[in-house]
Amino acid sequence: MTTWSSRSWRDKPIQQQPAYQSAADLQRIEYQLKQFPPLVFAEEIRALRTQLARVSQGKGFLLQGGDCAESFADFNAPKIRDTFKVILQMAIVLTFAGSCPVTKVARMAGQYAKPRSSDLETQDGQSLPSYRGDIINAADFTEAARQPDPQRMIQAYHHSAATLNLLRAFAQGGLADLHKVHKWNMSFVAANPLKEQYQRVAEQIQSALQFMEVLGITAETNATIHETQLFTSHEALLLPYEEALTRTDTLTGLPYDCSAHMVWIGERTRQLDHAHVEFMRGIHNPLGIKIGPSTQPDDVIQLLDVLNPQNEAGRITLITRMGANKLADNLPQIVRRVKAEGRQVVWSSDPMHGNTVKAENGLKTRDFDAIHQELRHFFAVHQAEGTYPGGVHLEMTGEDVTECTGGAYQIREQDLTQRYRTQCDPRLNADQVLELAFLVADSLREARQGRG
Ligand SMILES: O=C[C@H](O)[C@H](O)COP(=O)(O)O
Ligand SMILES: C=C(OP(=O)(O)O)C(=O)O
Ligand SMILES: [Mn+2]
Repeated sequence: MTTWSSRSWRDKPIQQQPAYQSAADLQRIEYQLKQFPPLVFAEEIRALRTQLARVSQGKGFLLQGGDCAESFADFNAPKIRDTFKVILQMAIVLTFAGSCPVTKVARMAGQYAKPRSSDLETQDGQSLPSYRGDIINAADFTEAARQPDPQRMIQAYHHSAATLNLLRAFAQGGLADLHKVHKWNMSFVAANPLKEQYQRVAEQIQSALQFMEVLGITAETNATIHETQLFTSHEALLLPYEEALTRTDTLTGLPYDCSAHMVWIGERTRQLDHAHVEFMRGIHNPLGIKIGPSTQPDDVIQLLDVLNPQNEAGRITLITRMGANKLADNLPQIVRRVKAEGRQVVWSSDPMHGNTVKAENGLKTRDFDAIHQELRHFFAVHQAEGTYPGGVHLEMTGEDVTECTGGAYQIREQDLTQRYRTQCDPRLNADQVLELAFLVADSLREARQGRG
């Protein structure tokens, strides 16, 4: 294998990249980004790797979620706060159900680049380059908006920095205080048919806290009650940006992509001899790999050989996204092979990307039941194979959007236009996330029986 450097990907074929008009402008931006401070610190990245190693051994659970695509226009504190809160709410339900620590990884503070099925979008007979995420171009359907602009990388960096700053403040400043669990009930929870179930869990946590208080374990004496740790992640798609934020850690001398704690490689860009795999093999972050329905066991093993040659626990999370109707047929053979070879991975389920359908009005949507069904099959396959279902990966928001059909409120296709706000794929709204948390809680409890 050739020598790796943060730019060795440039010698390989590459998919899903914008064609910038000016190479000189691009270079100037890359140079600027290389001078900027890293967004995250290598020591935090290592902490996440350690937590994921524990998850791979069945001693924790990974919750990863957030927008399909973050947006520059829709960038404000309430939105960040509400998504943070809904991640925490789901994490509490899962912690309680699994009696295990839940590692929280947001698709936030950098989730700005999108791979697309088609290079062009056609509306009323006019074809323009597809929208590829705010770090690349703008979503408006005009020639100017769809022109890729490298300056957007600088904007993405600043938006990510501000988002991260607020997330850190929320995580450490008491918003995550378990004592305030009841205060997290935003209005939608009050109206939720599952409210009582949620409140029962909240009350049980409250009594556990009271008991601990009696023993002298309080938010003042124990930071874990008051604070939480939230890691960030995104798809490392736009490689000039990821390269520019890759830094050599002074403590270990190893390269880390300091644009996020965890980065993942998409279903469309994980060709073995292509640029994305080349870039990812050299950075020391924990990596996600999306695994679609046509993936063969050999494909997975070859990727693991390149991306985790030492078979280190915590390095790789395999994120299966096969579709509710395909997972039960396609996942077992992959799980068996990975298990037989003794490969260390976290198995996580993305029940979103294999279940996208077009509604009659043309909007992309996903049905809550299909999402739930893919998760059930995911837990069942791992139960049958004796492997550990270690995580879920969701596209979700704290906002009350109408993008996915179904759920307790039975959002119908004709309701989608009411609050359809996504920049790319349909997200679960806060109600649907919480409902799903309760629905998977039992499967998780079962999967964890007999584990430490
Ligand atoms: O988020 C994932 C992909 O970017 C998205 O599913 C692609 O959507 P498309 O099929 O509309 O291009
Ligand atoms: C692009 C995504 O997923 P996939 O690569 O699995 O299609 C995504 O997670 O937004
Ligand atoms: Mn998506």
